[in-house]
Amino acid sequence: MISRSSVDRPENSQLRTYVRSEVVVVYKTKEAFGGLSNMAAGYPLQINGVRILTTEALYQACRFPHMPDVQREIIGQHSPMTAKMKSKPHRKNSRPDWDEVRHKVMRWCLRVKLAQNYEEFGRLLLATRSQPIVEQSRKDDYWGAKLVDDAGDILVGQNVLGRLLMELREKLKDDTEGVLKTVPPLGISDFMLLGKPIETVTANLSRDVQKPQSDMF
Ligand SMILES: Nc1c(N[C@@H]2O[C@H](COP(=O)(O)O)[C@@H](O)[C@H]2O)[nH]c(=O)[nH]c1=O
Repeated sequence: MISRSSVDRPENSQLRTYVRSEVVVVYKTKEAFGGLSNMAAGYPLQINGVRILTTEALYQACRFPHMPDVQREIIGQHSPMTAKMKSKPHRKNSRPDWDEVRHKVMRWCLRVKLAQNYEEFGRLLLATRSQPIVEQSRKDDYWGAKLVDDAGDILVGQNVLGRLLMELREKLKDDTEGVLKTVPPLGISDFMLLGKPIETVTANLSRDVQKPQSDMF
């Protein structure tokens, strides 16, 4: 039987409660563990030779494998927030299975972030030791957890992003051979970027990078 990770099991979709002072909180990108956020700058990626500035832009682009122009616009943004905003008007046209695959896509995006920023992102992940990691969010208790009390002590949410980060951290602790420096494409249909199937991602960022279109003019 194939064993499923805790994030994949449907019974694990319930809300979780965390005491803020007892966990690693990911909230603002400038804070100590802000680099764990998908919005953090300084962790560049490269897929099929295309440069992508943040994990957020990559994740949002993965909604639209059938709309390369929308993907180009998303990954051409300098700000991760703007990349997310550019995806918003098209959300209803996300790939039809998006809700079923989005956590797998996010797991793959985090793997890519680690493979291509192995030292820096790896160091930050390991610095969380064995503590729970929780993305604090004002609105989103699926990827993160929301403050529920006036004192700001209690966070409640599914915290799927935090749980994927913890899952990756545990894999990294065992990665003595650097296996995590290579990331195979996700086994889902139409896993495409700019009209081409996404290839295996490796740690070595080539110098000969194809820039997003908006940088060319
Ligand atoms: N951190 C953070 C957000 N959360 C991020 O948004 C992404 C999911 O987007 P979606 O599923 O399309 O709504 C995911 O990377 C999650 O971590 N959203 C924000 O508007 N501001 C923020 O500072």
